[in-house]
Amino acid sequence: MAVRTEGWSVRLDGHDIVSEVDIDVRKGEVFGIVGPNGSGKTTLLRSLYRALNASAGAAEVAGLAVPTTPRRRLATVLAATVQEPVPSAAFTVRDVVGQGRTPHLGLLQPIRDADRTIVADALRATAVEQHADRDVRTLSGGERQRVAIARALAQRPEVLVLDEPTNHLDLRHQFAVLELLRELAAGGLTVVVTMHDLRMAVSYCDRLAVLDEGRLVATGAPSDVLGPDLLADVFGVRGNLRRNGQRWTLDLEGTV
Ligand SMILES: Nc1ncnc2c1ncn2[C@@H]1O[C@H](COP(=O)(O)OP(=O)(O)OP(=O)(O)O)[C@@H](O)[C@H]1O
Repeated sequence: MAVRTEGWSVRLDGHDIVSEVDIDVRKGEVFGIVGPNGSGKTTLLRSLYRALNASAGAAEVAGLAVPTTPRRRLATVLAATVQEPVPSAAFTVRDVVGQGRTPHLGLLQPIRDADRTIVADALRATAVEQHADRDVRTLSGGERQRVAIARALAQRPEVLVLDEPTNHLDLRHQFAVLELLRELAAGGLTVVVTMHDLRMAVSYCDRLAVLDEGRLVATGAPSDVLGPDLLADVFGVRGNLRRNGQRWTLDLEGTV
């Protein structure tokens, strides 16, 4: 398993935000975390790379025990993109992507030729190499999202974690980011991603975990998980899955 949690719980300011979550993420899959606003998706993700500490349970990422592994060491196997991915200061795209090498360098060790090659590969894989010398603040939202993914790829992680990577993107760029995630997974990277659009989740995720009020209420293939009852009970919407050849499509009709 690339990621495993058992009884994983996060308590913030006296409130149980994530409660006893058990998930298993397989190597090379796109694993979606879905749930209504405030259900604990971001908190769960952040706890996997120790931006937040868990209050109970066990978790492993690429064989490393999350609670006892230093953050810098965790960053050599897991890379995350966050909702505000890009700094507000003047950095070139190449500099920002180069920051992904930090966990692999010694303290004050300058970037090496091998690191430059990895950065160039990451810029190419995310189709931002033509922007490499631009000030990152001048990029569009879709371009910034790709830069954030490039920075994470430059970490050469085994697991890539993304919090709502399609936020603020137009439809074409949403598809482009999700297609990129599928390509990366096909290359062996494990992808854990939160998303709100359940139709996209059905199309692009191998498996899903559904959170509601911090608890895991279902996990499995999207077509097994997103039945009409769960859609109504957890998300408050009416919807049906429809088989479309080999693929599934989710039709949503409105609120319950
Ligand atoms: N530091 C904190 N102290 C107390 N409660 C918090 C803290 N941080 C987050 N919460 C609460 O935890 C709950 C889960 O938040 P989280 O951001 O993990 O949810 P989410 O599922 O990612 O939501 P969204 O879909 O809106 O992004 C929310 O009710 C939030 O208000």
